Amino acid sequence: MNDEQKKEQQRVDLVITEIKAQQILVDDQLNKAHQETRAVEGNYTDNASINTFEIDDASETNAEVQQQRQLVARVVETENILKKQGATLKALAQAPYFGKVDITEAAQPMSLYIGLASFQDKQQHFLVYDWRAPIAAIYYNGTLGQVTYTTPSGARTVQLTNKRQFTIENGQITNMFDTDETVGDEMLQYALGQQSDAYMQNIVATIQKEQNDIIRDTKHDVLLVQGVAGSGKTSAILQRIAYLLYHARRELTADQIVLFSPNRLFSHYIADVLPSLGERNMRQITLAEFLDARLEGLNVQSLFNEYEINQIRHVPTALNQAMESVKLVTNLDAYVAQLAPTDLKFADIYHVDQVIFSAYHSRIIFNRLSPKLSIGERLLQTKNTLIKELKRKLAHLAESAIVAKEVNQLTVDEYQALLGSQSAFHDLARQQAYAQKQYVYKKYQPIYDAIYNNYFIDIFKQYAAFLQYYGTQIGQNAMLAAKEETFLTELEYHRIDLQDAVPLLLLRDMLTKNGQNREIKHLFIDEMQDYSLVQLAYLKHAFPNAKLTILGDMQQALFRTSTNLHFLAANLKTLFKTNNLATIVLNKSYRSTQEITNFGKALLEKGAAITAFTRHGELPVLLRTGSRGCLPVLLELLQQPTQQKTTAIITKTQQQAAMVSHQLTNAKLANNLMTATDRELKADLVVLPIYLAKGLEFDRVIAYDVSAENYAKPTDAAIIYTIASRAMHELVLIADGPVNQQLAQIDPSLYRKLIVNK
Ligand SMILES: Nc1ncnc2c1ncn2[C@@H]1O[C@H](COP(=O)(O)OP(=O)(O)OP(=O)(O)O)[C@@H](O)[C@H]1O
Repeated sequence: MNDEQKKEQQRVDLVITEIKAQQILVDDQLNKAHQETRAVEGNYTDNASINTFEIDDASETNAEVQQQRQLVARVVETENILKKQGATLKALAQAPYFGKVDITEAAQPMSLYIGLASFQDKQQHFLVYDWRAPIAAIYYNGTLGQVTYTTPSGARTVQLTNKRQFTIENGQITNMFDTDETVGDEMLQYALGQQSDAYMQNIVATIQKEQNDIIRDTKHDVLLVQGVAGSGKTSAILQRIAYLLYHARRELTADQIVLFSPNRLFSHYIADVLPSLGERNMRQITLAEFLDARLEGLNVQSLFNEYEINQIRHVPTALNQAMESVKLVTNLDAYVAQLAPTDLKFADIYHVDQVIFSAYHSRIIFNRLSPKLSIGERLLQTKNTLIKELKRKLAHLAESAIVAKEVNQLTVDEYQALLGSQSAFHDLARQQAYAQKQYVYKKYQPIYDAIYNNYFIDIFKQYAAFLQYYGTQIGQNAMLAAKEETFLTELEYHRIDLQDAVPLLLLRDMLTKNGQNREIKHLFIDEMQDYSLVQLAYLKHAFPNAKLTILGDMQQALFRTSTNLHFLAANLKTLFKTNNLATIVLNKSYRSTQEITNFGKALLEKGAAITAFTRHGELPVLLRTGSRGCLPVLLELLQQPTQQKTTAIITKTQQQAAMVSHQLTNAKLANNLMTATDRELKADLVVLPIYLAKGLEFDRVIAYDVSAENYAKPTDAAIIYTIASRAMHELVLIADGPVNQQLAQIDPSLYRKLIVNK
């Protein structure tokens, strides 16, 4: 250890001593807070379940319950804050910081240390600055010399005289070096050389400049990021969320941020990053889950299912284009604008088998409203009238003899459940009336929900009518008539194609001025290449107040033919009606070794821009089998010892994955087959189709059957590229017979080819 390192270690020791002293204080406060929470909770008689149908006067006036609730919420919050402080201190006690900048400002030199969170001593001196603090931007962006950083009160310029990086483990500096680079290679080498983990790690110590631009952008309404495989898009999303939460602590909470992720495995994989940065996770959802929730009762086709079907069925390109382009959105707008009231399709509202509100009745209400109002406004008023009518009907029904009889037949528990928190009535007649009212409300809640959700409009018929309109508008009557027929047939089986789900929802929302969540302030869409423009338009519509960060890689287009960034940016400006859109391109790939990245990029027609981070490993291996097929070769490979911790066998389809997994199990090789419903990678050897491996990474990847037969289409090379780019350290490809055409054409020096089982 040289003198400089000794000096730095002394400082680390000092800071850790301070941290430990504060840990003792926080632990003590936490103990006290915990006791208080338990005492308050003990007093709290839990009962106040609030009726969503109509908040009863009685429960509204129950001030005591409200007060108790607030008290519980307050003590729980105090405890949570202390827990969070405790967790932060624990992390800092292991590694208080990872970076240092020496700066001079107004002839005053100073050294600032950057870590996971800020830490101050008793005199309020900053011993560590949070990596998100304005001054920390220098660490990520600045090269030595004059540097400027942004603060809430404007730009400040200082002289950066030195930049130092540390690796600190268990309180000991294990590595330390000075650099003029933004964040130098050595630390990154170390970070990237690690074995893969079940959870993604945070990258705050080694954020690269261009990633930092994404993380710290607060200027734009839409940030569009095209980043090659492994360039840190997902990492950028997560550190950006942490950054935004830190900077808008008062206005923004994690619940106001939504991330659309590609699948459930991915959601689990990234679940630890924000907690490791001391922040709560944002909301996460897949497009399929989002659509399912909005089209209750229908089986919405998933993207995966669409992909699997497209492997065997030919869908006309013209239809795909018509259903996924901006044209569809503009035509939906035009359709709604020109709709005459007589074009509206109303529906009966049923309870069990009985029509409660007929389509005819709803139409009458609608027709009575002033034609000067827009259709959306008239539908809203129709809805309100129906709700009022329902309430009147129910009030009347609640007093009927038949309901009195039904309530009297309830068990004691059922009756008590109706009374809920209102069990202390002085007057029996009032109690009975209350119970009867609750009873009918509960029974007819589905009707209320149906009206609330606009089921008095037959949105399916309306959408079918739109398809006809659209066919005429784009001169494709026959094609759209065929589409309409498939749509109606699927509907009979309670199914809806993904291609129809989104325009149908858009139509519903446009007509009823509904379906918008105004609370969400930031929307993140990962794997943007998997979304059609119509779907992106719908998400923007669903979250009108959200700023958007849209990231992906056009080259990893599994589900649709890829577009280019400029085309996408131009269309998004039109669709989102904004010019405040910035595009950022990330061309450096960090995940894989240089050998794997160079091999992967050679598969792409437009791969030239991809640059590999310099971390070396073995050349990828292509195993060409003879007549025995891929499986015996795969088995032999898996039986050989390996240094890699995790191995993924990645196939093109779920069916292939199931077959491979089954055969491995027969051969007594423990493995885990992943399906779309799985949330967690459970073993070190997994078998999965490529679309479930999106966003994930493994130490070793085995691409199963990259033959010309299995990967026959010219666009299939993108699938092999996506598979290859999941590998961090080792890549093996197996092909039975001639290999995929693009693969056959790449420079043979980029991989080792072995012919086995001749
Ligand atoms: N600045 C960095 N420091 C350390 N590791 C990094 C950095 N940037 C990226 N990585 C690592 O590189 C890998 C790929 O990152 P990430 O998954 O965020 O990329 P991506 O662009 O979303 O990839 P893909 O599109 O292929 O799924 C991860 O292991 C991540 O931790």
